[in-house]
Amino acid sequence: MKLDIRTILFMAAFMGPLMAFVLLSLRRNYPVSVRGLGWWAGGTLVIFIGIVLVALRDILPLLATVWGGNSLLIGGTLMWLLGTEKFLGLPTSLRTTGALVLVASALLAYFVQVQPFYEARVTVIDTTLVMLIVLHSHRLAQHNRFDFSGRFLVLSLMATACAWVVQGAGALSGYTEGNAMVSNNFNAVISAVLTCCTLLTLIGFVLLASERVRDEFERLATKDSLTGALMRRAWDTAAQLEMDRCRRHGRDLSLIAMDLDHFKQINDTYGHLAGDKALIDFVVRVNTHLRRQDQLGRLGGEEFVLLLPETSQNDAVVVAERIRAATANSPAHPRYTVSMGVATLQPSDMSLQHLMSRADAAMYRAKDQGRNQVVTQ
Ligand SMILES: Nc1nc2c(ncn2[C@@H]2O[C@H](COP(=O)(O)OP(=O)(O)OP(=O)(O)O)[C@@H](O)[C@H]2O)c(=O)[nH]1
Repeated sequence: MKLDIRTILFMAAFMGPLMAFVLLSLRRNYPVSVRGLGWWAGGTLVIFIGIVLVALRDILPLLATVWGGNSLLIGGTLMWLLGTEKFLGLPTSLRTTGALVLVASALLAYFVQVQPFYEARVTVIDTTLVMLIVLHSHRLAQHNRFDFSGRFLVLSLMATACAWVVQGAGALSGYTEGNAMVSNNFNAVISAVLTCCTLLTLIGFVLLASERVRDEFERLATKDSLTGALMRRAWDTAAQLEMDRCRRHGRDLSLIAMDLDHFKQINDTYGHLAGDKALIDFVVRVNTHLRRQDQLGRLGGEEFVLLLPETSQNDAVVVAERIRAATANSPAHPRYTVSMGVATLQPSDMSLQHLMSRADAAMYRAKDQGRNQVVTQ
C-alpha cells in the first residue's frame, strides 16, 4: 500500500477543526473550574492550519509554507502546553516558552529567506517541538495525579516527541530528500505516525477534562464542603463495605466516635467563622494520623467518626490518643479539645449501626468523665 503524504496531512487537517470543536463544546458545557480547554482548542486549530500550510509546499511560496506553517505548528504546540498549565492550575510559562518560540521562528525565517539551509531549519523546528512536548509531559507527570488519562496523555506526548526525533534524524541523514513533502516511504510513515500521535494527544485532553469533571462531581457528592471529610452517606457505604470485608476475613475493625468539646461555647465566644476554622483544623490534624484505608466521616455539626480497618482495640486507642494530643496541642486559635469513644467489631455486633452506637456510648462517657479523653467500650 502506498501512503500519499498530502492525503494524510489533509486528513489530519480535517480532523483538527473537528477536535477543536469537541474541545470547545466541552468548554461550554463543563464547569468553569475545568480550565485550559480554550487553549487546547485554539492550539489544535493553529497546529492544523500550520499542517495545511506545510502540505501546500511547492504550491505557495517557501516563506508561507516552511516558515509560516512550521511557526504555527510550534505556536500551537506551545498553546497546548499553556492549556495544560491552566488545567493544572500552574503559573504559566509563557514568558520563557514564548521567548523560545519567537527565537525559533526568527531563526527559521533566517534559514528560509536569508540563508536557505535545510538541515538548520529541521534542527530548529524539531528541537523546539521536542523541548515543548517534553516540558509538557514533565508538567503533567509532576502535577497530575497519575490516573489513566494523565498516563495516556504523557505517553501520547512522549510518542510524539520520539516521532519528531526520528523525523529530525531521518531528515539530517537524507531520508526526507530535503523536503518532507517528497513522496517516499520515510516521509509517508513519519507523517502517518505524527498524525496518529496528535490524535491520541487530543483524545488525551478530552479524557483528562472528563476525568476532572467526574472527580469534581464525586467530590461534591461524597465530601463535606467545609472540611473535606466524607459525608454521612458516603462514609456509611465505605464503612459497610469495610465491615463486611473484615468479617469475611476474620480481621479486626475499630471505630472512633469523636465530638469536639463545648463547641457551642466556641461559636458563642469567638463567632461561627472561628468555629468553622476549628473544624477545618481538626480534620487536618486527624488526616495526618491516618493510613490510606482509614476513613474519616463528618456525621454532622462537630461530630465525626473514624473507621480503622484491620485495627485492634489497643491500636485504635493509640491512634485516638495521638489525635487527642494533636488537637489539644494545636496552635490553632481558638483552642479546642475532643472527646472520643473507641469500639472494636465484636461477633455480637448485628450491624454497623450497632457498632456505631457502642462507639457513641463510649464517647458520651468521655464527655461525662470531663471531656478531652479517650474511652473504650
Ligand atoms: N461553626 C460551626 N458550628 C457548627 C457547625 N455545625 C454545628 N455547629 C454548632 O456546634 C454546636 C454544637 O453544640 P452542642 O451540641 O450543644 O455541643 P457542645 O457545645 O460541643 O457541647 P459538648 O458536645 O457537650 O461538649 C452548636 O452550637 C451548632 O450550632 C458548623 O459547621 N460550623
